[in-house]
Amino acid sequence: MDIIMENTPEMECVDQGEALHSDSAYGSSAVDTDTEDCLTPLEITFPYNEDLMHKTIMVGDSGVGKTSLLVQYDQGKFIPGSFSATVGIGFTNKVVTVDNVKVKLQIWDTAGQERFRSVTHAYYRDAQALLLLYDITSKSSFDNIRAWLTEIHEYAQKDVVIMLLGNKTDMAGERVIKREEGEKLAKEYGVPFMETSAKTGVNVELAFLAVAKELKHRAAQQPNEPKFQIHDYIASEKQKSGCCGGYM
Ligand SMILES: Nc1nc2c(ncn2[C@@H]2O[C@H](COP(=O)(O)OP(=O)(O)OP(=O)(O)O)[C@@H](O)[C@H]2O)c(=O)[nH]1
Repeated sequence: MDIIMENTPEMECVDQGEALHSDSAYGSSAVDTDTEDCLTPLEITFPYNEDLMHKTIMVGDSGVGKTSLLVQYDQGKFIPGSFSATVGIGFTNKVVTVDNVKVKLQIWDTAGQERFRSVTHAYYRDAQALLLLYDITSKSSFDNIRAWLTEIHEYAQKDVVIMLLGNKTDMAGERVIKREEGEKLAKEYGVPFMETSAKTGVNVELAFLAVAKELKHRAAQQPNEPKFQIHDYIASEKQKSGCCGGYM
């Protein structure tokens, strides 16, 4: 396994035991030593595994535009016409390039109607990202965002990536939720926010790109590989550099 180790000037030559323990990504694999030593490379990131598939779910009230947003993102088109509510659940695979790395998203479109809610909950559990939508022309869809977030916190993983989207910005004349209200709510819950239009495509790619970036970033901090490999790598690097005799 390749590990990219970068020096940061302010972190040079600090006590290794302390430094490793201070990084929560290492947990119990942190190295203990009483030897004063000088392991310089302390900021460790992991190569992103392009085989990872990130389950991403679209949620929000019925009619906010989940299906339309996904169709716009996947096919670059908007199908106007009478609204037919999603009744099942289906997914679309997309590959997003982030800093020359391919991030795979498996995007699930869920039914917003209350009667399908228990089915949707089952999908939260292994989701890594959730796009939570409201419609800027519908006050009730905005008011329900708190209830959606409560459900998400109840059923989804703690570290799930959440993005709040206010959709249908092309319907400016019918807007009832100001952008600032969306921003304020997102800030309150500590989630990123964007306004989109599934009709014109405004910010649609950008929303998925932001999610992919965050997923890649998190994967680099929390590798799936067994931690002993990191431990062994650090030990071998220290031995090679002749640093820190007596270690291990
Ligand atoms: N003008 C405009 N209409 C939109 C936009 N997004 C969706 N719509 C329309 O809103 C209606 C509902 O859109 P859907 O994409 O089916 O909504 P949904 O959230 O998937 O609804 P459920 O499947 O019931 O959960 C449809 O008539 C869409 O054409 C948008 O950005 N602008």
